[in-house]
Amino acid sequence: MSSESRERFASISPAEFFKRNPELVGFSNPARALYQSVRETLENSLDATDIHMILPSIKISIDRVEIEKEVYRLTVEDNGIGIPPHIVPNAFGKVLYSSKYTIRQTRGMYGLGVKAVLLYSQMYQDRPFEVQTSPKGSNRVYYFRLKIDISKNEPIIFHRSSIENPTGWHGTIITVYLVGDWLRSKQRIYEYIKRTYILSPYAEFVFRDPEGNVTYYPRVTNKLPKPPEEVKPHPYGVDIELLKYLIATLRYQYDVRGFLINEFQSIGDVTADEILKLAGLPPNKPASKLTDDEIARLVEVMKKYEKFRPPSADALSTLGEELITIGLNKVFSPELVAAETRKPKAYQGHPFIVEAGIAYGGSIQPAEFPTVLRYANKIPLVYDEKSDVIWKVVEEIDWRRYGIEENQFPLVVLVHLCSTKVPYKSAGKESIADVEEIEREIKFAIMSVARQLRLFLLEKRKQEEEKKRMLTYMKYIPELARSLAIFEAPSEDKVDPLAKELEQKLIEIVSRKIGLNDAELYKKLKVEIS
Ligand SMILES: Nc1ncnc2c1ncn2[C@@H]1O[C@H](COP(=O)(O)OP(=O)(O)OP(=O)(O)O)[C@@H](O)[C@H]1O
Repeated sequence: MSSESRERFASISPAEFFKRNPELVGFSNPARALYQSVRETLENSLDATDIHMILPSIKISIDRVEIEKEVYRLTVEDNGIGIPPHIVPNAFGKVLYSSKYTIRQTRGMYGLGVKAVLLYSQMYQDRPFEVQTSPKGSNRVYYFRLKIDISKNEPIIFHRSSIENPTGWHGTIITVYLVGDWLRSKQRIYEYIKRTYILSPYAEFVFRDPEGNVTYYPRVTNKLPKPPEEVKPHPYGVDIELLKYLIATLRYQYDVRGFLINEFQSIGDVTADEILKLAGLPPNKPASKLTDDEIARLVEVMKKYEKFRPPSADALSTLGEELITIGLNKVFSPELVAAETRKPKAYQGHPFIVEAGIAYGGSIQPAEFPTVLRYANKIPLVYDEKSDVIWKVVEEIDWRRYGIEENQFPLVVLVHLCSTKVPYKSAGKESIADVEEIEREIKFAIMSVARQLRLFLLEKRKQEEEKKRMLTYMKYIPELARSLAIFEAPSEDKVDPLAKELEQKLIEIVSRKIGLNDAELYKKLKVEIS
């Protein structure tokens, strides 16, 4: 008997797969797990608010509940749209169950995040997960305690109840217990919240850490970004399986021509006819009757057809130059902020937009390399920096060409990629893969804001030169004032008061010219003269 025939085959559930491979979704150790849990829950809270035009108010708290095992209780509360009670068990207890498998830009996309938190939670401690939620407009608040049945990939409900909702509150509160490592994750968690705040200055956050420190991040503006719209697939993004799936789930029985026109963007009457002709398909054949071979031909033609309009950018939700500027100003109080939102582009049938921001000076610490703030679909990416395409582009920029002369300089570079499909390198969503079209746009966006930096630095240098020149003149003011006073004074005892008066006047003229206030001026003058 060969060794192959002795192999034992089995199938495992998606829950089991991710339980066995937690590192694939960012749960490789207790520190990373605590960080990842904050992240997944916070991102769900933001998705439940801003894309539904609700100004987010989010509270996060982490308490240490067991000393020996380092068990933490993480609670995240939002004022979002809430979750209908019949959805709650699957939303939290079934891996790969999501409301975000549509074509529109959301932070979540895999239907995995919060379940990965739950799987990790129940691997190392026994308390179930708690959800309290009230959907918008509901007069009840629902409460659940649950775990995941890992082998069946189903929720196990320990408790379910509801109470009246007299205040009309809506939103979700999630409480999860997990083994973590606060000291090792502290810095990243704070950094993550700060970076989230930079890109959502329309949100307010309260964060209480396990040491009892409370940080409040106030809302800076009431302006929300334009929400994403759900769109139909673009023909360049299809494959055979997707086409089969779309046909199998059709709500109307279309012929193949109607199917193309109604279920895809960028296909009108003329284009549909051309495609069908190229694929050799009769336009009135019912879509559900297409053979595998015909579907394959259709896909082939759709991929090669060159006249489609590019994918619609309606599905995207950029932040915009104004909000990026507000966020960077609030957190760094810099001397210069510049931002740019590029025009929509596409890769493999997926629309994307790159935005970039730059902040210089102020409270930014000088360093040999700029601080790079990477974002994808409004999510800050904190780990795996060096393997990200954004890092690669920033690294290739020669900052001296943009007026930076020092070895250490105070610069923050922010890049935000918005897409209906972010090419993450892993389900942990920490770094973006090198896609040529995206890389090029990132480069153009950074170059554009960097040009504004160059203009600013040029102007700044010019002004500094001017000031230096004026300060040199000031050295001579006391002497000049005295000479003029001797010349002008009616008697000798009037020389000193007149000299003082003239000195004052001359200083005023020069200070107006170089735009210094008095205190600053006298200080500089004294330094220069002595
Ligand atoms: N705070 C919340 N408010 C409203 N709905 C929520 C909240 N948290 C989770 N959900 C719902 O539960 C679903 C599953 O969430 P989960 O984190 O598992 O996946 P996801 O966000 O869809 O995708 P990803 O794995 O990429 O994060 C979401 O799609 C959403 O519909």
